[in-house]
Amino acid sequence: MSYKVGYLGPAATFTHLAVTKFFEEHAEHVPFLTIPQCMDAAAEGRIDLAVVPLENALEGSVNLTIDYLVHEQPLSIIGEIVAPIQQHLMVHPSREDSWEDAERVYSHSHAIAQCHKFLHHQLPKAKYEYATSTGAAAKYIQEHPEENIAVVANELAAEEYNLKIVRKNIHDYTHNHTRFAVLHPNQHTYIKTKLKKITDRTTLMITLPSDQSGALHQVLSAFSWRKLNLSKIESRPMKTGLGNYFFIIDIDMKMDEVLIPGAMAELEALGCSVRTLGTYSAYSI
Ligand SMILES: O=C(O)C(=O)Cc1ccccc1
Repeated sequence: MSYKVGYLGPAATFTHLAVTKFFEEHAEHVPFLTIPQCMDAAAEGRIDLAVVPLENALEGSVNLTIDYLVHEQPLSIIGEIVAPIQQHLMVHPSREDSWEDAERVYSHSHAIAQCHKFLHHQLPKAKYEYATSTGAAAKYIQEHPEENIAVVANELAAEEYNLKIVRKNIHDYTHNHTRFAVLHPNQHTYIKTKLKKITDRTTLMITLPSDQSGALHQVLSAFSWRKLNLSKIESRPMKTGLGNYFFIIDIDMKMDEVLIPGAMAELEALGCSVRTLGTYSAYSI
């Protein structure tokens, strides 16, 4: 079967690269300009699956993805793709010899954040401007050669949009990986790939009862005494007022019939609300 897979586009974003490697020829690729547009299309059945960035090793969560999943479009995470990220600095070919005079650096906020040290030292006067994706930034300078802009993006974007790479591997730290989420309206959806599986995961959203001392400690102990290994815990604002947060927790195993449901029941008995955002396998490129 061939899936219709939506992704954060346009062509040659890191998300597009992840989709190409994960699905090979078994998918029709459909680019979307923004993460919410891509997720809406999956929720409305216009595409079969949505692939969007979830978390970067250097910059942390892609808040737009987590917040849209939690507050707007309750899709399930049914798979994860982990990809190494290499950032390059590129310009329109007409500016190859004068790239150090660039007035602006244009890219996805995470891409700029991953290259802060480089940009601070090599382009100290340039202003940062944020695009919806690295690919969108690359496409923009192809279409606007008159603007004195440098872009941070990947090798494929330089090829796709005919740009000149002037500095390679400008990310500040070498272990630069990104997790991409494969999303579908229904949790029980099977996807196939030839990529290597690295782990299983279950992602939960937990809201603590307000003003209860020691609540987070009790939540963590529900996982700890069951020996459920957590690989991530992060708080995000509830958007209901200052000081109201929920937690995103990743457990290093798939939903079972005993341990995770037992932990969830214990949390609910403590007054927490618990939602499963997904139970899935993670694959590496
Ligand atoms: O903008 C892109 O190309 C994306 O796919 C999002 C992203 C941005 C920076 C690092 C990894 C993924």
